[in-house]
Amino acid sequence: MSRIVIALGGNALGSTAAEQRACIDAATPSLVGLIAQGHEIIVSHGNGPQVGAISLAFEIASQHTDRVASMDLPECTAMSQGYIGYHLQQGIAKELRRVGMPWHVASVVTQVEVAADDPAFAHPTKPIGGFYDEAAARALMAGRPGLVMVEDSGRGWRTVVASPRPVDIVERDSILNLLDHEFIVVACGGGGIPVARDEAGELHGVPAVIDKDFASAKLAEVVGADVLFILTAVDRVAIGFGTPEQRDLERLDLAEAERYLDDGQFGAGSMAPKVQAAMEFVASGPGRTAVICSLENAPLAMSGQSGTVIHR
Ligand SMILES: Nc1ncnc2c1ncn2[C@@H]1O[C@H](COP(=O)(O)OP(=O)(O)O)[C@@H](O)[C@H]1O
Ligand SMILES: NC(=O)OP(=O)(O)O
Repeated sequence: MSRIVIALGGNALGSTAAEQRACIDAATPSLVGLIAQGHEIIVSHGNGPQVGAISLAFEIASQHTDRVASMDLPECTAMSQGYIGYHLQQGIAKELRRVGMPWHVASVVTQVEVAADDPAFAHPTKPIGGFYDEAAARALMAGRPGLVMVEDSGRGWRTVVASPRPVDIVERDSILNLLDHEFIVVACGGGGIPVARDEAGELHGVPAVIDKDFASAKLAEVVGADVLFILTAVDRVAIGFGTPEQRDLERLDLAEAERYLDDGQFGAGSMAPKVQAAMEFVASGPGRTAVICSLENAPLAMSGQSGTVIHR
């Protein structure tokens, strides 16, 4: 039996509540399939599209009525953890009941500590929200000083925000306690609510969105996981991605991964952080592996028939 942290991509969860339910219903047989194979799972998830939509909704509403104020990013991530966790709890419990297994599932509203002086605060890199064409993105940037938008892996232009590295998971004891009591835990949603400590040791939300792959690597380290699964929209990590020379990789050791990263083979803000997070987890202790694969092929990847395995 392995302890597995599974990170679900925010882009793989769709844009509307109905789409999200459908995506989760499609994913739960794979997740529960891993439990049926005897593994213990902890689920984390992204929130890129969702946190962008929540933030935009408050911003637009605040421009039309003084009954609604704009909402800061940590609060938007907290809201995204709530509604994505709610759908995951329902979806996973429904599938567990269907296959006749115990169905204790709980989401933990998770704060993730970052360094207040992380240099990432000065260089926004994390894409959030919807995709725009270049002309629309440039018009939006011209109308809103401070807004930064960049092209995201050939899929369109998106807003980017600061994305500091996770340092610690504030609710680590609650998560470990629930695991000890055989709960399936959903934690570190959207990379966690980003918080930093002041001189007095008090935590405060900071304007950022933490990359959920780095947060999931930290979560995997904290819970002593054997495997970190990063589930996204593609079956395997590729080199020459999107070109006629594309080659999908079955295995990748740390040295090769480093070389390909330096070579710019992995999309910045999309595949590159996944590979880096996988490398950090693998390097954090002996016997640890990471797998990057598609949601639907997760059980196949567990038996080595799909996905890219990152190893020492
Ligand atoms: N070298 C690469 N190999 C595979 N996919 C890549 C590569 N570079 C960029 N990508 C893109 O990265 C995407 C995964 O990143 P993203 O959509 O941000 O993840 P998430 O599923 O966490 O939301 C893939 O679906 C693919 O479009
Ligand atoms: N927070 C985060 O990394 O979300 P995505 O996986 O949706 O980009």
